[in-house]
Amino acid sequence: MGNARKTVLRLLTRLENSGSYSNILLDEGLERSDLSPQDKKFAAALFYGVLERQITLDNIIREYSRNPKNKLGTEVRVILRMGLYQLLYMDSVPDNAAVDESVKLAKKNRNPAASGFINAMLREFIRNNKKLPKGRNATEELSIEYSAPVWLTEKWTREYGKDICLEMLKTSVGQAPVTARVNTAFHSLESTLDMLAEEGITFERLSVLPDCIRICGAGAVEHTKAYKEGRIHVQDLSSQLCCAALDPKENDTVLDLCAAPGGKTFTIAERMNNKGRVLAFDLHKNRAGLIESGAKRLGLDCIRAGVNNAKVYDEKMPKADKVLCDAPCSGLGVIRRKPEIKYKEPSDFDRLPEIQYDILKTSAEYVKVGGTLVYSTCTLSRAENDEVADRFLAEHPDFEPAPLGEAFGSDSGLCRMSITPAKYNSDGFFIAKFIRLR
Ligand SMILES: C[S@@+](CC[C@H](N)C(=O)[O-])C[C@H]1O[C@@H](n2cnc3c(N)ncnc32)[C@H](O)[C@@H]1O
Repeated sequence: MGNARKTVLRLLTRLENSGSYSNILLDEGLERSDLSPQDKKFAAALFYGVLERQITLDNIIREYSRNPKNKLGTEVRVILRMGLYQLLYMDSVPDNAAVDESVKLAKKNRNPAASGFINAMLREFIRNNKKLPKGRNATEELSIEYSAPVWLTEKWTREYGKDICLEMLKTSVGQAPVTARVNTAFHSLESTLDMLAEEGITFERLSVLPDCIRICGAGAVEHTKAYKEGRIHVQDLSSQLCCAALDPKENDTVLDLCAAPGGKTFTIAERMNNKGRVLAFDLHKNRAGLIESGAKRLGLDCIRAGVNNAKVYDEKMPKADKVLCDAPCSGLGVIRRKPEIKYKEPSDFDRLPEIQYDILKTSAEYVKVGGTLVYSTCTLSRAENDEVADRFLAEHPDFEPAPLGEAFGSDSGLCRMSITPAKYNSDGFFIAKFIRLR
């Protein structure tokens, strides 16, 4: 695994210095490497693990190095993070191997002075029974334990209360499930499930939604015949629930105004049995192209994809029975899939509620009388969710809240919902449903 660690060190150092997207960097890095499949798996686990646990790991480094963070060079800091991650979270790596391999990495990178320092720190951490540093208060303790920034821990405690915040922090780390929707527009659910089973894919059916399956183990569904034949697309349960709330029917006209890469567009069209029209737009041309290619693979020709700025009303757009406004957001509901979101500054999100409100306000103009409008985000933030929905209702007396519907079970009567990852082991999400009265 020595070369796998070397690759991870190179990629994490590059990520630290460049701020590129972690998934793109890792995919490209692994593709170019000559690592074995097993080494690639190890490298991916270490890469994402270090990224996810960076706050915890940096707190340990700060405590043990007695050295302000910025005095350590990037490479030494990354080697320490990798060593500590293996010691704390990788049961398959013996402690001695974690230390020795970290020391070797420093030596290989012509940093012999640092190798002694790394060896001493990691061994001291082991001698202290790998105890995490104590925070100065309850918020810091949570921040260190769950590798969440202090601002996020404070925000979630303030906005959702202590217990739900704890639950959200616990589910903000660890592996996110792979969930898919079966395309029932052309084939029966059973025939696709049989096809997947024959190809050795193990999955679990979810009782919440009949066409939703959770893929077990590490099987890549993208390589299956069922996928290539357009019988499934990968989509988290929360997004599927969002489409269930919109409840599109055959022959509806549906507008999906922030639609790329198109996951919800596809589910909407499938729920309509590919009958009617789904007009799906995104601000960016290349992203609108993703909707087009996905619709083609799935055989959904009731979808028309294009470029449009959802903030600006377009009088040429038809009025619709159902309008989905799946707005751009801070993504705090999906940090277990995209840990780099945690390392942004909270001020990076300040402008979002205004943008979201503008898009929602314009989306509302396309809704027919009696039609449905759904506002959704994949974040857990009152300012981007409830406050946008509240402001919309206050300024739009022609709309009223509408129940989310039967897919939500005992919550079916609610008109909005913050889905925390613990509820269904799905992404954190917000859905609010409105109906146009006049
Ligand atoms: C949350 S993502 C949408 C995910 C998508 N609905 C799906 O299920 O695959 C938000 C999208 O909004 C797009 N976007 C941002 N600002 C926009 C605007 N002013 N008009 C239209 N699309 C916009 C982004 O490019 C991004 O693709």
